[in-house]
Amino acid sequence: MQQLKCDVLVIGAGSGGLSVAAGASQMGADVVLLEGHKMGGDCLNYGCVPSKALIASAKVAYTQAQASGFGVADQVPQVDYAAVMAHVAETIASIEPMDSQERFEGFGVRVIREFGTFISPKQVQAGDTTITARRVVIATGSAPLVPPIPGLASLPYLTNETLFAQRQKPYHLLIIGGGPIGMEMAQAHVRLGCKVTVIEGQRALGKDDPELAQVVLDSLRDEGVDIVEGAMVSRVGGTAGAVEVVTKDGSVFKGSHLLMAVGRKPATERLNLEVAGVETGQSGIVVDDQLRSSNKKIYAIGDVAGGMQFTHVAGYQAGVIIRSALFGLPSKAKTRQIPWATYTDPELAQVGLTERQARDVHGVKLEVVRFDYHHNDRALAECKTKGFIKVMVVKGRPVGASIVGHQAGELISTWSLALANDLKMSQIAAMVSPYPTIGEINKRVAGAYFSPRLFDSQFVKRAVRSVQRWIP
Ligand SMILES: Cc1cc2nc3c(=O)[nH]c(=O)nc-3n(C[C@H](O)[C@H](O)[C@H](O)COP(=O)(O)OP(=O)(O)OC[C@H]3O[C@@H](n4cnc5c(N)ncnc54)[C@H](O)[C@@H]3O)c2cc1C
Ligand SMILES: NC(=O)c1ccc[n+]([C@@H]2O[C@H](COP(=O)([O-])OP(=O)(O)OC[C@H]3O[C@@H](n4cnc5c(N)ncnc54)[C@H](O)[C@@H]3O)[C@@H](O)[C@H]2O)c1
Repeated sequence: MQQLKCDVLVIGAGSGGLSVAAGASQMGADVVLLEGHKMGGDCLNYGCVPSKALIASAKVAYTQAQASGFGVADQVPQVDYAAVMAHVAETIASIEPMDSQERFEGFGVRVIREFGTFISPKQVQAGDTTITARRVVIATGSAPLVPPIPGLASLPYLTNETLFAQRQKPYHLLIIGGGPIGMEMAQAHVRLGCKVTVIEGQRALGKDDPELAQVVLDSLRDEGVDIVEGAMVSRVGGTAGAVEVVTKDGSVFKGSHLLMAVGRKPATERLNLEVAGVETGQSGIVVDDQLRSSNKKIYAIGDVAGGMQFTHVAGYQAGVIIRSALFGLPSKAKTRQIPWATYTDPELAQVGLTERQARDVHGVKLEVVRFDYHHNDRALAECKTKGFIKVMVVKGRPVGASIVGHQAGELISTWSLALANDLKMSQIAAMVSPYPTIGEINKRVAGAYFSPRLFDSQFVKRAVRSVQRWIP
């Protein structure tokens, strides 16, 4: 039995844990990092990276099939699903060294490839090693939620943990859940030549502004994805290759494969949190605004802490706790500047308040300014005119931005910068974007805020006329 002592013990080597370990060790802390499964966690192995690589292949297939608008003959894409998944695996392999045990050992981190379990409020057991730490960071992520739907236990089904290991193209993929996983995978698969049906219990992309979600859903439906909303699944049946999903109203959907995409559950079961005095709630470990659990020496970040479940959130939270765990300085996590993006085509991105939330909070003080993609010259040249941006403005400052359209995920960063620094619309309008770029949309929407003030103002017109009378 080995005994170790350290300043910071990090449990979980995914997006959050790796960021803490890299930052803390390079700033001089003695760090031990535990990982029971794959270095890189969900994002690298079963989440962001494979899903975006799959989406990229699907985009190539779609471009071939839709080329004639550009004067190039359409082609029926010849999709080799196994080769597509090989591209997915190669993408993971090319990023893997950044998250590897060797790289982190190079930073001076002691990496132990075991699952950790608390044996006291300060001690964690990992294999035959006991670690005593000044501060512990729990970054154990989440796992696919698989609800106890009757019939599911005896039917083979896919989750994000098994989908990217598939080598045979599903003939007809049934997806339960119309959240970001469901919609991204639905569009990717329809573009790769599968039949796809999404069965959603409530509203698809229900966490997003419905006006934006509608643009995405219309696009997916146009491409052939069958999206059934308000269809809560009550039972599944059939056999491998011939699955059946039955909804509460008795409708039956038949397909060849089933993907479960109904949300996440926090990965806490191995941790023995009661021993550590760490409280949990429905969405995961309960944390305060400094990301400390009910045991103030134990932090929780990333998916396991509930809240917004994104890689960039886990990374941001790592920075917040490094400040407090290493320097003992108060450091609070904020959420108003945190964006998210769903990588369908068109993309959907949000930061800050949605229009409805902003109206609830600010009432008549709210102004909503918009700009449509079809007024953007680059979007016209690239036939990417679907979509719009709307920015929620209160007293000259943005309080939220919503974008649906080409590269929305890229464009939203400007608005995160604005919210993080409490910028004014005039500061966004002062920016100059190169022409012709999709990014001009951000400047033009800021312009749309000022145009009525400048162009419809009798005061401005009178001032210009009188100045013109006097200047030589
Ligand atoms: C299909 C899919 C697509 C996604 N796409 C995006 C995207 O495009 N953009 C985005 O921002 N987010 C995306 N996400 C979400 C993103 O993957 C997660 O928010 C992110 O991985 C969370 O990081 P984490 O550090 O909290 O957990 P993880 O990255 O899951 O890491 C947790 C690690 O802890 C380990 N672990 C668990 N228990 C223990 C234990 N007891 N001891 C030791 N180790 C343990 C696990 O093995 C795992 O490696 C996607 C998720 C999915 C499922
Ligand atoms: N682009 C991205 O950043 C990205 C992409 C994928 C996933 N993610 C992360 O992963 C998380 C999980 O994604 P998700 O799509 O699995 O979860 P989700 O919670 O966002 O969506 C799940 C959907 O399943 C539906 N549902 C639940 N039970 C059902 C049932 N019995 N029958 C029919 N529908 C049912 C829900 O109504 C919901 O709309 C996301 O919230 C996000 O944080 C991010």
